[in-house]
Amino acid sequence: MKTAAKQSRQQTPLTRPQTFLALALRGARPLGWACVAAVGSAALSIAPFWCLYLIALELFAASPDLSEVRYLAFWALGLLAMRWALMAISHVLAHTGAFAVQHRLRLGMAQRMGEVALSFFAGRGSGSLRRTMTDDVINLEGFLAHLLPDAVASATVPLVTLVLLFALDWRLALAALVPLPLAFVAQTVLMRRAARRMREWSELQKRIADQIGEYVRGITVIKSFGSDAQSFGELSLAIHKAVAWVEDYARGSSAGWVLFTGLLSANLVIVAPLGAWLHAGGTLDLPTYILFLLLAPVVLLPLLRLTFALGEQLQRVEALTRINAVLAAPKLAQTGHAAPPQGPLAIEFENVRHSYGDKTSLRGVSFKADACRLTALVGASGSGKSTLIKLVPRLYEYDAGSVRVGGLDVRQWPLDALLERIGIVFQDVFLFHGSVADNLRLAQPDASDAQLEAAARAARAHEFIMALPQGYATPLGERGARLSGGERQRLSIARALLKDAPILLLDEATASVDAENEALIQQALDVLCRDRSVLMIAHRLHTVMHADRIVVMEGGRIVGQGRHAALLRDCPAYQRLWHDHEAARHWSLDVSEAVALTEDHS
Ligand SMILES: Nc1ncnc2c1ncn2[C@@H]1O[C@H](COP(=O)(O)OP(=O)(O)OP(=O)(O)O)[C@@H](O)[C@H]1O
Repeated sequence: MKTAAKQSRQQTPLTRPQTFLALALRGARPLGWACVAAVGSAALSIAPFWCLYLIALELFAASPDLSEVRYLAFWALGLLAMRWALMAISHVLAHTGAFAVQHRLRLGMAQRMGEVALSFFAGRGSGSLRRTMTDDVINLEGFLAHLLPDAVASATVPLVTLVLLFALDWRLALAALVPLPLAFVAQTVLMRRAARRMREWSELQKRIADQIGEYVRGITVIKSFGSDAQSFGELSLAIHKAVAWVEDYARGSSAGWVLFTGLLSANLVIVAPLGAWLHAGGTLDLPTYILFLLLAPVVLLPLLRLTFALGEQLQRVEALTRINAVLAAPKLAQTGHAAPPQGPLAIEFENVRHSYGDKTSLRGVSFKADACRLTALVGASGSGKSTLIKLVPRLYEYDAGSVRVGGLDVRQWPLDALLERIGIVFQDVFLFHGSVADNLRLAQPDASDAQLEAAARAARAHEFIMALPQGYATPLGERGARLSGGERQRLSIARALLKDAPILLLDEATASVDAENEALIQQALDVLCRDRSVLMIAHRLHTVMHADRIVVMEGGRIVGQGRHAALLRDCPAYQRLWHDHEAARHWSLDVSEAVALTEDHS
């Protein structure tokens, strides 16, 4: 029972914004032990000095006992070996704890991304999210696995050493601390300055990463337009700015750093003469004086490492801020508890309004897509068709009005139940890394091979799948790169057929495929649309001439609805669309005319 609770705690992803402390506590056990081991190892770093002190005491005694000296020397070696062992243990534990925390952070972010509305992604590039989930999380590894144990040890060692020194001679111990207040002031000034400038640094790093990403992603387009020099120029400019920043930062902070590091090791200037004077006065023995000479310069030096650690930490604040922004992204409200309606499902829009930030994309949209009928959405590019269709599965949330499926507002539907009843075929077909069969089974994980084949046959996809090297077992490259646009479309139709949902949202994608593929896709869609409530974005009007209802959109509004013939008679916007469509269909390039035009222009 206890083990199960422990396991579930370990596997629970982090789904709330975190502080560095909270993260450290998350991996409390291994990280805690890593810190203990690091402190032990750091404390043992002074042990050889202590042994040397005891050896000196022995050697300066009236009758030195050499066996005691040997014994102490062995102890010194043993403690040194123990120090290394503790260092290794700390290293392993810190990494174990850090990776566990990182793993759960990534799980948490992935979980949250599945719970937010699509509008969350609209405002940020996939590159920036990928960077947050990879680079920013990796950045935290430095904090958890290295910085944390190191910082704890660096703060502990001066304390332990000082206790030791005060126990031996409080006057010299106090002298060793004299530069500390000044060093502290210098450090505070340095850290403040660094904190301010780290934001600039982080912004520069982001710009470089963006430029590199864009350069690599768009290299084909960049090259085909011969603009590689210009694009590379922008990347190179960003890098030069970062170099200039480093130079400027180094110049501006060098004096402060020299002062700070100098002060931390300057106590010998006070300890050495004072110790000599006390020794000459007979109030300080020689071995204690030697121990102070050995330890005084190093007692404050761990503070330097602590400062480095804090400086590095500043760079991670930005990473944690970005991670927290994902973890804090508002979840799509799962308000629905109503019982899902049974029977055929109509889709109704009533006075719907939607905006992307300040920009209104839909206003006062009202119409009904009847159950088991084909409703087509037509309109010029940017008129709001895609936005409208995405409101049904709640990929976007609307600002006002109501979207109802089967008479129930989509926000009242339990989300899982709603999504179960909707099949989606969009233009941009995403195929996951995996085999053809894996990609089809996304729709129905327990589908048999025979079911896969039946769906693929109906979607006119079986033949091209069988022509692939391993048929249904053929792996598909990143984003299904090995398939043509038309083949990907048919695969996504087969996926929707397998899902067999009563509602179908379709973004007709025949615009960019050849005639043969278009015919095949059309046949596949005819099978898919049968007996379903279909809401379809139509780019080619002739494919929806026979739709039960055509809804005409313009500038985010509905400007007409009805059947083809009636719209062609009464709706000016539809008449324009039809006219343009017909002109485009019968358009052909008259070469002689084009040449004449070019000559005219030149
Ligand atoms: N993620 C987004 N962020 C901001 N504005 C957007 C976003 N997506 C679309 N828009 C804007 O909303 C309006 C409607 O776009 P939408 O994609 O819904 O039109 P559409 O009719 O589907 O166009 P197309 O036929 O070209 O796909 C457009 O003005 C578009 O610029």
